[in-house]
Amino acid sequence: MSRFATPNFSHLTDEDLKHVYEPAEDSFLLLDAIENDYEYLRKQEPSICVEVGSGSGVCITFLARVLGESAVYWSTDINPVAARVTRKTAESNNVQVEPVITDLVTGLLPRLYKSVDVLLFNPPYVVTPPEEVGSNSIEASWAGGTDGRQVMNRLFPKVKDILSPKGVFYLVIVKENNQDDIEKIMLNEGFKMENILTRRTGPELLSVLKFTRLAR
Ligand SMILES: C[S@@+](CC[C@H](N)C(=O)[O-])C[C@H]1O[C@@H](n2cnc3c(N)ncnc32)[C@H](O)[C@@H]1O
Repeated sequence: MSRFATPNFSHLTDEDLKHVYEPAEDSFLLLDAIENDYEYLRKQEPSICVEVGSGSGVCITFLARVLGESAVYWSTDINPVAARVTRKTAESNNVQVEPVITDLVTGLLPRLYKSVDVLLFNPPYVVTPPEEVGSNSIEASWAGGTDGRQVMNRLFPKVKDILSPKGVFYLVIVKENNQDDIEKIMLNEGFKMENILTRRTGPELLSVLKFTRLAR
């Protein structure tokens, strides 16, 4: 049985869900990974937490409920409707999240330079033709382009600039994204990687990867 309840998102209207990603198996896998890592996260005593690509806001709201008010919570999304809906989800669940409409973490830098203790990203990971990447509407929820990695690849070099020395980064991937390639890229960026949760849902083999700095 789950220790923490999934945030309520019944306030999302059909109109909202035409524009914003509806929480799905990948979102719930990330919630489960956060819950499994609860003791670790509490010990880190995080003070700044960020979700990139918050969509409905269900993941950052869950994190805020789990970790409580000793931290502040920010979210980003390229889709302006997601920012509005994330605020609504946070408010409906009595937590405070500050949504920013921006590409990845651009709008948070330099303000949050090397100060984010927990970073979440459930990215658009589906392998699609490259030209499908780059929208700021609902297609941005899934279109990952080549290897499904075009969007997440752009975040990887920024992780060292945004994460604090004790910071941790959780990333959802699908098998086609190639975990071994991602491990090599992030090793070059100074991070070690651990696969902390894998689950098959229909045709997708989903995993949550956890990154922390090599030298701490
Ligand atoms: C798979 S959905 C995940 C939504 C939510 N985090 C969840 O788990 O249900 C991916 C999200 O990333 C956002 N996104 C895509 N490209 C982005 C970018 N370049 N910068 C910020 N957000 C982006 C999409 O708009 C979408 O909300």
